[in-house]
Amino acid sequence: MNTHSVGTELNIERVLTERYKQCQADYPSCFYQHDVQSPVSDLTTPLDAVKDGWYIRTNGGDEFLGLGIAKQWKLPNVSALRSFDRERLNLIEMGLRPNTLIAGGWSFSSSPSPDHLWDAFSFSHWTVPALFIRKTANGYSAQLTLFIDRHQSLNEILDYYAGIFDSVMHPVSTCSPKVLGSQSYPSAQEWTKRVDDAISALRSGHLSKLVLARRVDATFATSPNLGNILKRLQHHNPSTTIFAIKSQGHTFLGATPERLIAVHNHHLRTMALAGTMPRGKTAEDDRAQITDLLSSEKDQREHATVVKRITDTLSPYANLTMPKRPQVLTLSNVHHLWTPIEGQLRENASLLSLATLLHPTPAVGGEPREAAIEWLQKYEGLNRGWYAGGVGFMDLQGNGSIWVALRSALIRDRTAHCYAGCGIMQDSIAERELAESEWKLQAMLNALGVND
Ligand SMILES: C=C(O[C@H]1C=CC=C(C(=O)O)[C@@H]1O)C(=O)O
Repeated sequence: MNTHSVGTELNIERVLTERYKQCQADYPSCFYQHDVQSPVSDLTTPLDAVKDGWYIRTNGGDEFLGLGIAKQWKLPNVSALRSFDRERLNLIEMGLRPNTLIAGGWSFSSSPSPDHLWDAFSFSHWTVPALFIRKTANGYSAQLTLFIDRHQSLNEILDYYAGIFDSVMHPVSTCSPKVLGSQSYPSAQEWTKRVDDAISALRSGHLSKLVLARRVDATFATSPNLGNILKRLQHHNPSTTIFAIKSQGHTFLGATPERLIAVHNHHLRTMALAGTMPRGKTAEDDRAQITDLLSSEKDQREHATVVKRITDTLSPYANLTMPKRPQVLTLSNVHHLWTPIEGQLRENASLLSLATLLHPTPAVGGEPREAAIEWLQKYEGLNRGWYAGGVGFMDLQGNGSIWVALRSALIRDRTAHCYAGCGIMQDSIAERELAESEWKLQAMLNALGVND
């Protein structure tokens, strides 16, 4: 052991040591879980102090924090993701409690253009954290998870857990660094040209919808503080789900309004979200924007494409119910057309299997799906990484929630790479789509303090 010891007052070092010896003797590899008291009350602050971890605050207000890695699965493609899902139940036999949450996500595309930005993120990864903390209306609960195999020495394990406790107890500075500048990739002019190319492709071919994305990079004097950003995201976007996935010191985070799918006790919930107007400056103006959105033929078509694909995909598995007409979801910067969809699963389909069937919906890809993805790969000129992919968590019985990773940014060192995309239809107007991408980017840029 080095200078610090693992949660001394909680007797964790003794418990880990005993369990390590027992596991080493009995099994080639196994998990051990131990309930502890939460060492923190503010779950947004500890991520800054660790290299790997995750934080999710659902739009219902529950918060989940995972620090460090007990075990991580790095998956290179969709078929590996599906096999991982099938192996889930074996983890219970290896000692994990059935309600253990595994958090992770996956990239928008399985064959992205090469680009160093997303090096720390595999196509997909899923993590059981070393220390897990849950905060709900009922209070806090926390749990240590240890994965023991014959390759790791007890000292290595104890040092790792000591480091996690140490970093949680000593949060880093919460100052917001100065913004040095921001830059659009591609330039705004080049992006509108690409939107025009997409419009031409939609008018001349068999594609009916394409979602085109862009990136804006904001650079700071020092690394931005994750705790601050998460708090600001929550404050300005209370009805969204806030997420952060930190991998090897790089963090992908955002405030997404879009649920890809949730499954609880065979009941599924999903939504179509597509079609956008800006928030009005006055209450009257805001109502006018909602009226315009509901009566916009282009937005209704853009939205209907998403509803159709989701219902076509899920109908074989569930009896679906939804409102007859889209409703409006109002966020801090935009209004969206929104159709909540739910149903009872007929088949015993898991969260992840359904999520991989749905992804990418035409809210982030296009229609028809394969042709749209092919077009984007050729002409979008952007490695989206995990932007517009899936992020979320599941338990070992296949319950959980996955969100579409929108209104998001990748933070690497002193730069935040922020992403936004827009559904393009035959009758889209490029300048109007550029403005829409700006409204969507505001969720992240405001939280980063770029507009202060
Ligand atoms: C692709 C994004 O938004 C999707 C979700 C809601 C509305 C959308 C739209 O109106 O274009 C997009 O389909 C994004 O925020 O980057």
